[in-house]
Amino acid sequence: MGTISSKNQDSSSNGLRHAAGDGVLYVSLKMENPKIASDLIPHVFGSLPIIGSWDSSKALSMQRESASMWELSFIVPPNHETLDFKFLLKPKSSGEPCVEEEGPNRLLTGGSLEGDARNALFRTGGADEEALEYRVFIKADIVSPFDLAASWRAYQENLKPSTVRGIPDVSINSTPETEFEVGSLELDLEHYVVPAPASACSGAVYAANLTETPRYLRSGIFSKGDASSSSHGSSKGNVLSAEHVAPRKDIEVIVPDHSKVFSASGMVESKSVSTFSQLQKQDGQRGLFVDRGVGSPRLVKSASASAFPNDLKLDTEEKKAMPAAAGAVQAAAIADRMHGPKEDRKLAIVLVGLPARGKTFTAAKLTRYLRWLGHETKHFNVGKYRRLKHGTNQSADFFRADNPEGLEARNEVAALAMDDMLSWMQEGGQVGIFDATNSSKTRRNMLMKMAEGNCKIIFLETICNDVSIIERNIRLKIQQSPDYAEQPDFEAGLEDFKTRLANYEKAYEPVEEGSYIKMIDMASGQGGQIQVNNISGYLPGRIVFFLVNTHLTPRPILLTRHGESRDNVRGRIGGDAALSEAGEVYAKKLANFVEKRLKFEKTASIWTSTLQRTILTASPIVGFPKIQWRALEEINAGVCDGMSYEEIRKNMPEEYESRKKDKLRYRYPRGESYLDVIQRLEPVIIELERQRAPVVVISHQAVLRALYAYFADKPLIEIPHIEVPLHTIIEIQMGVTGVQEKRYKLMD
Ligand SMILES: O=P(O)(O)OC[C@H]1O[C@@](CO)(OP(=O)(O)O)[C@@H](O)[C@@H]1O
Repeated sequence: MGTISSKNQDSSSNGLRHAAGDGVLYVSLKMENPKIASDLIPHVFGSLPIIGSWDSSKALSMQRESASMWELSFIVPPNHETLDFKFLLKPKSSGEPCVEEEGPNRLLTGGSLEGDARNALFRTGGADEEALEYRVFIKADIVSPFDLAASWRAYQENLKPSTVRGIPDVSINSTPETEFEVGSLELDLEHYVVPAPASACSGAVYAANLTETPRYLRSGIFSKGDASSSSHGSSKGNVLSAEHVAPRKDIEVIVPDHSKVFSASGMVESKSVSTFSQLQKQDGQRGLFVDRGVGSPRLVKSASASAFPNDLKLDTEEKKAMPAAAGAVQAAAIADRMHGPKEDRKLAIVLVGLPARGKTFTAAKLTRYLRWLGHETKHFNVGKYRRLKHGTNQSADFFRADNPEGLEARNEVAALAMDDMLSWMQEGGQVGIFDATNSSKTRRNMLMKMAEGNCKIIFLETICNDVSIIERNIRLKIQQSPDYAEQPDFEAGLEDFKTRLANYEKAYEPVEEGSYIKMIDMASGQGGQIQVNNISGYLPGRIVFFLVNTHLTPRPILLTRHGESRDNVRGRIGGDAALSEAGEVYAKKLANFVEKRLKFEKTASIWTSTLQRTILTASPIVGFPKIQWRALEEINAGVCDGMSYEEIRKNMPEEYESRKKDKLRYRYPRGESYLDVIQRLEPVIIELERQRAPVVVISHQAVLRALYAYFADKPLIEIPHIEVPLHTIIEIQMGVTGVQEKRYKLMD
């Protein structure tokens, strides 16, 4: 806080009489406006030389005490002469424009304001423009000179560097000594935007499009390298969409005879559909589709392949790519494996809910979280299967419960997706997120029968009673869903979707069976409730904990490394170095950036590690609470701490080579691996998901790679190689449409 103390001036000269022996007055002036965020900073000017002797260019700046409160405190003797002053608004780093408050001077006598503490009104535009209004508070306490001296000493001691790191443990709103001229930024932050990498967060893409592609559509499905759904779950590389797949010459097409297949393979006919799906493997053969539906997918058996796709062994590269989770997650998985029934090791989270209840966004978030923890997880969206099989022009009638063709076609693609998921589980997949309305008991029974002996099912029902949220989701659906991509008339699309929704509502049967989690009005993150039934085990418990803490309310998360450190300059890793000169300039620019970027935010918080390079980087930021996380500490290099990579290569070649070969799993002797860092960051991720206000995370290279990978849904194997340059802010926009990113490079 800014403090003025009346210097030992001759009282006759400045009108302040020193009351011999009396206490002194600790006066605090405050101005507040929770809404206004302008570049104009509140100042005080008035009769005393220390507040400019009515020269506005020498006015004293108030300090931001919080996002909406400005404060100036000073000490005067209780019987001081009346202090004439007024409030003033002017920019931090220039004299113009300078706006004086309306009304007469304010008079402060003996620590109290004469008359009422009227609000401060400023007319920054024309006479007809609405005035800016700040509430004014005045507080004056008599403190004895001894108390004051003692409190001043205590204040100084409190902020003396902590014995461990030489940095204040608590640094809330500490005012930086130096001016910001080196940190001044362009007014328009867009000036600093740099292109995000091609593989950046893809929030702008319709979430369902990023889910699994039906197996029958993958070209070259039997070719050796075909484990094309790369281990982190999204199918990449040689997967083609339906219209591109040319029938392969060397592939024999089998559409088995219904009667024979039924009796031979012990298949179960689901009541309401004519499609059969895979069950136990019979002598090396997998259960096949018998399909009398519309345009059934042709299951193919390659003349050259030794086995069916579901027998494909993930090749060593793929298996290697997805490491087993580490730490607590690994321990629990091993425990479950040792004791749990076989099908419990595979988990299907089956979404249930009416359209426009956030199922797909919830499924995508959960998929990201589980993958990031090292669980082989995939998101299957039945809507995508339907579109690829039947096109995107189904009208609302297709979704009527009393439309047999539509019902059959919808159950057929649901069974197809479920079958793909179970096949994938047989190849090593662990958690399948099955995303569809699954709105009838019949449909859910079909899925449970298919899962029997293969995996455990937990239903995840999303219920929303907030009409405004539903309306928002419906509009997003019409804007983004391929179902309405060819519909030029938004209102017509809206009408059709609402009819589709009504068709589902007529036949909707809430979940009452099996293991289930109900999320009721959780989207906003405020209120709402979760109901669980028959949930047990480590992983289901983690899933419930994650769902309790997440919401879909948009807010930015700003990720940045600390300013360049002296060890960065010297090429030394780890350590606890202070900032280089360039790093100090970045710290000031960052403070300026945060002030501009978050000026319309009522609250936000600044998270750092406990290493001084992050705390010093955060130091110039004022107005937001700062929190030090040990979990945000840089990867522990153990015995290599403080060394350069060259020194490690020379003195510990075997360590250097091991790390180069497998940087994800490699653990420094008496140090950490990237998997260890991921494990200790899980509470940080949960808290970031829980936050509704913006967060600025100032941390380190390895840590930010891991955090960024979570939001960008990057495969674990890529994490140690993600570019996280210095002096760059990665803004993650978390919201209903998923995760989008924007990058600002404040300096080279
Ligand atoms: O995993 P690698 O690529 O070594 O990156 C981690 C290293 O990055 C560094 C910088 O070299 O982090 P930091 O951001 O804290 O400066 C080292 O302290 C840390 O050991």
